Parts: sequence; structure tokens; C-alpha cells
Amino acid sequence: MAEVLDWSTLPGRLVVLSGASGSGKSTLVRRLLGRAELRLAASVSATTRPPRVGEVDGRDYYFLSPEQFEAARGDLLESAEVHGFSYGTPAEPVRRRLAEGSCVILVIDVQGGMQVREKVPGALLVFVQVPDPGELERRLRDRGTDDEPTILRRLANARREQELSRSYDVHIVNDDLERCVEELAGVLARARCGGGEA
Ligand SMILES: Nc1ncnc2c1ncn2[C@@H]1O[C@H](COP(=O)(O)OP(=O)(O)OP(=O)(O)O)[C@@H](O)[C@H]1O
Ligand SMILES: Nc1nc2c(ncn2[C@@H]2O[C@H](COP(=O)(O)O)[C@@H](O)[C@H]2O)c(=O)[nH]1
Repeated sequence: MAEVLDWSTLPGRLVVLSGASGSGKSTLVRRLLGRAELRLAASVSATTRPPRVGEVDGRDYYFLSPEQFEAARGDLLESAEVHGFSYGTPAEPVRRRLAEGSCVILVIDVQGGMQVREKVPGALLVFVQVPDPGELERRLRDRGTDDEPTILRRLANARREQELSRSYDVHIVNDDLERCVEELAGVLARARCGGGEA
């Protein structure tokens, strides 16, 4: 039985955003962080994945060695092996932002999403889908950040992500980016992230 955190009295709402690699999660969050009407904060995860060109430690991720990741494990809200590397969410910064009244968004995989569901019962779980698998592959290739074996591994994992997403609260399709940004903004507003009712 997972530990249940007593975060229900904190004023902010915890939101999990999951979806296959390349579905557009980070793009959507970047767009929403600029919205004044949403009181939104993004969590910075820890990972053992090497940084991509342009990624900055402490801004995009905390880039840790496997040994450092193990040492930090006790401080993580959730963690999982994703596409061959370890990823996890530092708990204390999330708790602090929730206590300040922000809506905190975690861009994490479905294994992590399930852990959050058990530990933080009030969390809202949102899953991002793409119109079809061909579009997912096009986006991963066009992004130009990953080599061929990495792309193939991420595409293979997409089906499992989709299957495990059945218990998510909300599914959105990221077909047209502008439309999807508006849809997700509406979901967040209704989830106590500013502008809407609880
Ligand atoms: N609606 C869209 N239409 C076309 N391209 C899109 C759309 N949304 C995002 N993209 C593009 O798809 C690529 C993947 O997006 P992004 O990096 O945000 O995905 P992600 O889900 O965060 O991936 P990962 O899980 O690997 O970090 C990017 O190049 C992005 O510009
Ligand atoms: N369970 C967790 N999954 C995470 C976390 N941070 C990111 N992720 C997932 O990893 C993949 C790949 O990310 P990338 O930056 O290497 O492309 C991404 O799709 C997320 O779902 C985390 O803290 N916990």
C-alpha cells in the first residue's frame, strides 16, 4: 500500500500530464505557463538521461548520475524507468508550490501518473493523444532530438502508455496545437487552476 500524502488541504491543485513521447506535452505546458489567468507552475524532474543540446540543468531537468538518482530517491514523489533511463519528481518543491496556491503540473509517464494517483488522491490526471501513430512518428523525427534507436524505443512504448491511460480523468487529442492549448486551458481553469470553479 503506497503512502498517502496529506496534501488535500493545500490550496493548489496537482495536475499530471502524460502521453506518448512526441505527443506534445512539453509544447502544451510551455504555452500554458505564459497564461496570466492560470496560476500554473511546472515541476522540474530529475533524470539520468543525458542532456540534449540546449537543455539546462535545473531548468529542463536535474541531470543526475545513476548514483545521485539513487541517493535522491527518498525525496521523490514518484519515479519510474522510462525509455531506458530513470526519471522522478522531487516532492518538496511541488508541495511548496501547492501550499502557495499554484496549480502544479507534472509532465510524467503513466507509471508515475499511477503512483501520484495513489499518493495524492485529489490529483487530476490528463492524457494527451495524437490523431494517429504516423503523426507521432513524424513529430518525433521532425523534433530532431533523438537518434534512430531512441525513436524506435519511444514509439514502441507509446502503445503501453495508451493502454495504461484508461484510468486517467481526461483525454485530449493534440491535433491542432492552438485548439488543444485552448481545450487544456479550459480543463485547468475548471480544475481550480484559476478562472474557473472547483
Ligand atoms: N499539435 C501539434 N502539431 C504538430 N506538431 C506538434 C504539435 N504539438 C507539438 N508538436 C511538435 O511535436 C514535437 C514533440 O513535441 P514535445 O517535445 O512537446 O512532445 P513531448 O510529449 O513533450 O515529448 P517527450 O515525452 O519526448 O518529452 C515537437 O517538435 C513539437 O513542436
Ligand atoms: N515518471 C516520470 N516520468 C517522467 C518524468 N519526467 C519526464 N518523464 C517522462 O519521460 C519521458 C521522456 O522525457 P524526455 O525529456 O526524455 O523526452 C516523457 O514522455 C515523460 O513522460 C518524471 O519525473 N517522472
